[in-house]
Amino acid sequence: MSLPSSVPAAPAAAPGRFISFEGIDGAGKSSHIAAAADWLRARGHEVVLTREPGGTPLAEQLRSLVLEAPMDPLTETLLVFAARRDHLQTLIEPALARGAWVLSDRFTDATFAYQGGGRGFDLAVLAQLETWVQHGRQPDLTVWFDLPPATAAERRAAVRAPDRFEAQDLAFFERVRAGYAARAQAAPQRFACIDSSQPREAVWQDILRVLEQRAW
Ligand SMILES: Nc1ncnc2c1ncn2[C@@H]1O[C@H](COP(=O)(O)OP(=O)(O)O)[C@@H](O)[C@H]1O
Ligand SMILES: Cc1cn([C@H]2C[C@H](O)[C@@H](COP(=O)(O)OP(=O)(O)O)O2)c(=O)[nH]c1=O
Repeated sequence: MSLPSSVPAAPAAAPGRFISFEGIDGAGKSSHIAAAADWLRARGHEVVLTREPGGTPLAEQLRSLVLEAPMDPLTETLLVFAARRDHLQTLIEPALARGAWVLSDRFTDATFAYQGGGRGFDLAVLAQLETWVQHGRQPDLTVWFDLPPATAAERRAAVRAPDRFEAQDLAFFERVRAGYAARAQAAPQRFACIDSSQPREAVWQDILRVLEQRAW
């Protein structure tokens, strides 16, 4: 049955946007992501703030295992992708479909950086899992907080006890940082690199500039 011509068609939902926040542990993501969410909400967007591994009840259980239980790199990789699959299906894709903006504290670049760079896991296998799990879904924008691992380690040591990743040495985090750099080089339009060694306020101003310039 067609609608009477006097009934206007419902406006198409504005497209949702997907922004990921990346960087080595202690880079400053958590210090800024909630403020970025508030800034976008003040502009009228529905914002879903989430994280990886995690973001759904099942993925949060997998997160606890990944962060605390000893395991080999393949098991670790499969668990982060299993968590990601549930996260995408039950939270990210439905939110984007209704026009929400999804801000995720980490996404697949972290797998390439930590499991690929840090652990030395086969990048071709990671790329295959990425295709299977994501069906082409990538963040529209990735804000990469970059800083020297020694600075990040000092910041972390001042505030928290290390988990299984944070207990790694500086060489591990150098490889993770190089992993992020390789991903940024492969997708320069998606990545915005923030110099996270600056004072907090300067970092925030850089984030605002990126959001204003690139957040549509
Ligand atoms: N620009 C900055 N300068 C100095 N310290 C910072 C800066 N940004 C964050 N910190 C501090 O560094 C620590 C780690 O920051 P956090 O946001 O938890 O990092 P991440 O979420 O990336 O692991 C926190 O104690 C935080 O207060
Ligand atoms: C998403 C993801 C995270 N990780 C690691 C990186 C981090 O050390 C850890 C959790 O990230 P994060 O939430 O940044 O830790 P914290 O709450 O301590 O700030 O998981 C991977 O190794 N692979 C992945 O794919």
